[in-house]
Amino acid sequence: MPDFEEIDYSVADGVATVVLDRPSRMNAFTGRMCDELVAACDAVDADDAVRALVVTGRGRAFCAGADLGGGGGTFDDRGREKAARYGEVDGVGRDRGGVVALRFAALQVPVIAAVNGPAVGVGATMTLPMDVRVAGASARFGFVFARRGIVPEAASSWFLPRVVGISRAMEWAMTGRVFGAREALEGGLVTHVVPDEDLLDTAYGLAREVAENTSPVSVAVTRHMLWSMLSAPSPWEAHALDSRAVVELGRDADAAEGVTAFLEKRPPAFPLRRTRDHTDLVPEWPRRPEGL
Ligand SMILES: CCCCCCCCCCCCC[C@H](O)CC(=O)SCCNC(=O)CCNC(=O)[C@H](O)C(C)(C)COP(=O)(O)OP(=O)(O)OC[C@H]1O[C@@H](n2cnc3c(N)ncnc32)[C@H](O)[C@@H]1OP(=O)(O)O
Repeated sequence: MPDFEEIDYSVADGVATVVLDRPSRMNAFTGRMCDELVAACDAVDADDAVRALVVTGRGRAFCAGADLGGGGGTFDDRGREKAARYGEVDGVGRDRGGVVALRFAALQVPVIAAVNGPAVGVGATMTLPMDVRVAGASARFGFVFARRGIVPEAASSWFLPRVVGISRAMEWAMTGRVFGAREALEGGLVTHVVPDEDLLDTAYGLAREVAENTSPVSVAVTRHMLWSMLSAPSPWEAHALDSRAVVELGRDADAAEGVTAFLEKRPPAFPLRRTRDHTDLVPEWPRRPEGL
């Protein structure tokens, strides 16, 4: 396991945990944090025993977004450009927030965000590709980009309208205001708001519910199908697309185990990880570009 400095990574009972770990800076996002989050996702995908991932923040914040102070100073343009830029992929200079967000989108296991305080800027956008977002009562969110003279990053202009709808997305992005957990729940950004002290138990409860009861193949393909079907032009087209996965997985070993376990009134014993690469089942969900 790499030596992480700005995050903490652990695994217990089949659930991995990433803690954003710069509490003195409200876990503000840096180039190093970007690289460490990508490495942690690589570790999750390489570990057959991991069936779900929980992401949370240390201290009173989830993540205050890009570290604007650079250790208390101010950014000059060169510093800002250099720190925000990941490098070129497919001939396009990429922002570091998007590299992290898309790495979460490509993860082979479900990801649950346990938002324990302010999640602002990339702190908010990195949660959008995650599969479930749970908020503590003190959670706050802010797509503050317009207030910093920039625009939504981390592919959030694709994710946010798909998560909450164009109206709410437009209001939150255009005002750039920081809003509370209740508004996030009303807008569909989070599915649960719980007392702060119950946040991690709720997140781990969801993680274990998936990890202990579902087929890893089914869960991974489900994510790709749900995202891909948002752009299907009609239910008839969607049916043509999803039938491929339904038929293919219906004759897979996991389906046999899932049905047999039910009939035998016992928990299913799915293999620890996918028995084969499933990405061909949903070609509408393209493979992750090399380098991202
Ligand atoms: C604009 C591009 C910059 C690129 C920098 C490169 C960094 C690495 C690569 C990043 C690549 C991706 C770029 C990213 O996608 C872009 C963004 O995320 S832009 C958004 C940046 N974040 C913000 O604008 C949030 C600013 N903070 C707030 O809105 C509030 O602080 C809060 C988070 C809602 C919390 O509010 P409060 O609880 O009231 O706390 P305070 O406001 O009093 O703050 C306490 C203390 O912390 C300092 N602080 C807060 N946020 C940051 C931050 N993001 N960076 C640095 N320091 C921060 C704040 O100044 C206070 O310090 P003190 O005055 O006590 O010394």
